[in-house]
Amino acid sequence: MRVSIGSDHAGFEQKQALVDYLVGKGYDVIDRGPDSDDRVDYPDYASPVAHDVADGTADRGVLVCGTGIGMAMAADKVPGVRAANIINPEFAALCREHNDANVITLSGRFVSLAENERILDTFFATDFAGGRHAGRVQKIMQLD
Ligand SMILES: O=C(CO)[C@H](O)[C@H](O)[C@H](O)COP(=O)(O)O
Repeated sequence: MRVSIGSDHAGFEQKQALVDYLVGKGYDVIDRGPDSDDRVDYPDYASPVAHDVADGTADRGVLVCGTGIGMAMAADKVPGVRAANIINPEFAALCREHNDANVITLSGRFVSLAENERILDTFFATDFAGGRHAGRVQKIMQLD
């Protein structure tokens, strides 16, 4: 699976660690930056990751900022993206099963690296359940 990942300054440290974590697990990782923890604006990094997912360059996107909230708001503006801001593994499973989320946004300031690793493990291991959820996701996409 090919994963596009990015952050802002608040998520930089965890983003670096998560790149290593994902590469170690065998994922093909595209790191869209930043390359340092200098202060930046999260939409500038949400955009390339969201477009990677929307145009098929990547299968999934991972974005890390202070809370994950701003990244989710920015990524969801890109047609084709279903971004979810996730703070525990249970929600990671549900955003895949019910919402077919293709981008996950994480908190680098309020969630530990170990928990974010568990969240990503669940996010990548969980399939969309389809069924009653399929039409609902289709209605989300019609809002694009
Ligand atoms: O977008 C956010 C909040 O919804 C992110 O958490 C940002 O990382 C945060 O706003 C950055 O804040 P800072 O005070 O500029 O470090």
